[in-house]
Amino acid sequence: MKELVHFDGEALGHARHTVLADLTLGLQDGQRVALLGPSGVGKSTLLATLRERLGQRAAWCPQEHGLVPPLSVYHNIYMGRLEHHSALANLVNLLRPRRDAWRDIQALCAELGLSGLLKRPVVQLSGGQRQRVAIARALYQVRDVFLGDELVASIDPYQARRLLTMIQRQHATCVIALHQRELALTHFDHVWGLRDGQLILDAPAHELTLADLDTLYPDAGSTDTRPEPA
Ligand SMILES: Nc1ncnc2c1ncn2[C@@H]1O[C@H](COP(=O)(O)OP(=O)(O)OP(=O)(O)O)[C@@H](O)[C@H]1O
Repeated sequence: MKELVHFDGEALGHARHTVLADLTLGLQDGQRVALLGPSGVGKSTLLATLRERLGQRAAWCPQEHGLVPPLSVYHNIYMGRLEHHSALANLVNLLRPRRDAWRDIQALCAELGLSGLLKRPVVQLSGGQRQRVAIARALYQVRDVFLGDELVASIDPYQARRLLTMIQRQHATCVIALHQRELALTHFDHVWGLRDGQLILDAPAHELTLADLDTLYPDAGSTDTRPEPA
């Protein structure tokens, strides 16, 4: 299998602050990776570095969405392909949407449960709707690899499964940070697990159990206050 990105004992971080030390890791073409680990461990840092390495090959759906709230759903999704058109064409599209783009975005919105919202400013949407607009914009980019940061965080479990399936239908390769351990085992073929500045899990999903994933979270189990069975 072709390796798309390789880290060989590298340190990733911000300025002089190392977040992940001595990282050795490979992203294979066709691999669907769930990226897990407690808050602040470095999932976004790793995704940002993958994005830098993959450049134009990667569609990107960031945690904070990066949407422009006063603009419509249509215009926010259209931004996924701004570089496909001239500056003038993009400017005209702001006032008068392109017919072909409108049709494509309408179809995408229908699949994502956003029908009828194309003209609505993003500022008027719910958190879950905004999240789906961000996913739509990334899907509209049509790239080889999908990188997503907690993109199903504010979406109900049924929709989360649907969205992951949709993303994976369009992208053979993806790396998605998430906190839902069950989804990691059911919708991905590989898991990267981070803890305490290290990659401590790098294994096929079918070899892992929920208990293995619990080891990533220092507080796992501590909230279970039920008495031991007699
Ligand atoms: N731009 C930045 N400059 C300096 N430090 C940063 C920056 N972004 C993140 N950090 C720090 O890097 C560490 C890892 O952050 P990161 O966002 O990668 O974690 P995460 O696993 O994605 O967290 P979460 O699950 O909460 O989104 C944290 O200690 C964070 O404070």
